[in-house]
Amino acid sequence: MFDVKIHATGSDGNCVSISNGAVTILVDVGLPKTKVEKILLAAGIDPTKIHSIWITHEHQDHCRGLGFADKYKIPVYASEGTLKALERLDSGKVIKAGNSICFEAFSITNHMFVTAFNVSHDAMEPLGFAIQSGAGKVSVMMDTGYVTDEMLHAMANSDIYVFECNHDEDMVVNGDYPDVTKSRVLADTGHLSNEAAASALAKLVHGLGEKIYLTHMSSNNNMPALAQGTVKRALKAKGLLAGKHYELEVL
Ligand SMILES: Nc1ccn([C@@H]2O[C@H](COP(=O)(O)O)[C@@H](O)[C@H]2O)c(=O)n1
Repeated sequence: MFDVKIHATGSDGNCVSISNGAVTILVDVGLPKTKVEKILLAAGIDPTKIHSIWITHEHQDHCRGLGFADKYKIPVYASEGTLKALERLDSGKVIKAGNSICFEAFSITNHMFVTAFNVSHDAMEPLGFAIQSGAGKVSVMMDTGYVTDEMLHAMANSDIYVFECNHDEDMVVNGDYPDVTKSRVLADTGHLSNEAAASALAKLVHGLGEKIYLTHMSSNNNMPALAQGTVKRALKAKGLLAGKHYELEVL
């Protein structure tokens, strides 16, 4: 089984580690580099052992700590658009949506495949990632305005979902954000609502003990109980109960 740790999530910074026991990767380093270092060490992760860092897109809350990659000479993978926006096309490694990169393939237990898929966010070329190995499958989808069939296909049959569940639409509409920010959050290239996350998860989760992490939650336009209730209701409509058919954690 994969070991997934959500070290930080939300618009202040995102960082997820994924390990199959032999290989550890990070998805996003959206905290200052010293903080990335500190939280990883506190979690028992040796920075010198990190195989690679996968960046979903160029917004600061996802890549602020890229100096951490430079310090430890860790390869950085992202889309061409993201690497261009980060001015790292020369040093980064390009992954295209639909493509898989396989590494440590010398033994069946150590291999890991990372497959990228397009998401819909107001960045140059944002990606989500599906990570597979003998340890199972983990999907990471953050910062997307909606979920397409292609995204569902890429994430299908995961054991672990790291899923954006950003806001309650009514809270955004009736909240304090300036109109331009409200429109941005609610746009197709914005962030995922509780309802949209719940509806996508209802299509993905089969009740086989999947683990769901609800992430990138707004502290202004959401409440953990609201997000959790929305997802639980959608899955209950399929006959699936938290704690029995799947595990749910709100971060
Ligand atoms: N005053 C603000 C607050 C937030 N944003 C952006 O909106 C998105 C959602 O943020 P949450 O903290 O509510 O999850 C995110 O992209 C923020 O950067 C903003 O532009 N201005």
